Amino acid sequence: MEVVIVPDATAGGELIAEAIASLLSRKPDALLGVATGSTPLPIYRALAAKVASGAVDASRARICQLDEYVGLPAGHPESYRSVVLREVVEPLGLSEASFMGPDGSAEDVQAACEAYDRALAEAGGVDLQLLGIGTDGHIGFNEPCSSLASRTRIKTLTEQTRVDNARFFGDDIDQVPHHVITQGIGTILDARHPILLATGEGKAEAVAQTVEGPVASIVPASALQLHPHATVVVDEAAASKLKLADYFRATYAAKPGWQGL
Ligand SMILES: N[C@@H]1[C@@H](O)[C@H](O)[C@@H](COP(=O)(O)O)O[C@@H]1O
Repeated sequence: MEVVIVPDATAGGELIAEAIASLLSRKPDALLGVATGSTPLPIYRALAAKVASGAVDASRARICQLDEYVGLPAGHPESYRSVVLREVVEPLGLSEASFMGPDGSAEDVQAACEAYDRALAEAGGVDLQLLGIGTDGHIGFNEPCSSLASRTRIKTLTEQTRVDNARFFGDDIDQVPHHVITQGIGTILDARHPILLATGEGKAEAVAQTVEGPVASIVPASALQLHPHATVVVDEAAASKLKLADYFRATYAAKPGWQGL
């Protein structure tokens, strides 16, 4: 696992947008897995700016969702489908046809989950999967004690995650669904390059456990230690509980430029 410490969220967004740009120059129709939440927004802004300036051609990029709420009415502004269309697909100038996600309003949720895992595989697999992290260490919506081998499936949110996400629902926790569909941890680990971005003091403990703690389902993000090419990008505040911070800084400073992320 590579850990890169950046000064702030903007720098993290720029660094990861640069990695996406590099991928798209090698593979114009790359499948990009995108995450929701506040953390990845600087990535999407930086990438959209590169597209607008003509520095990046994203016209053949394909976008896929990490997770989704179950039971929100179609078109609800906080469904992750709506969020990804608004924050990623439209700013990049892509159409809905280049976008796929699990169907959170399906009557048969289990079938929708299986269909999504199949669709990801049939699309050739995810090339680069962006991830945020929950304060409880979740990735996607894989809450603590999710199986490290899990595939896309329905999960129940913890109270903590519903409290954290209530800000998107007018601070009314009763509006936050209890159930979600999420790519499983095994599904996420199938991506060729998972990149997790974490910013702010509130993520410092989860980051320390993810990077320096044991691989354990109680901290779902720690499963990234099992991936041969996982990158964790953190700002100074999110890095504040890392024991090996100086080592990570020195390693990145000495990294050959040709390696990229
Ligand atoms: N399902 C999403 C995760 O993918 C995201 O990483 C997390 C953190 O969000 P934020 O970046 O806003 O802290 O929120 C939600 O639970």
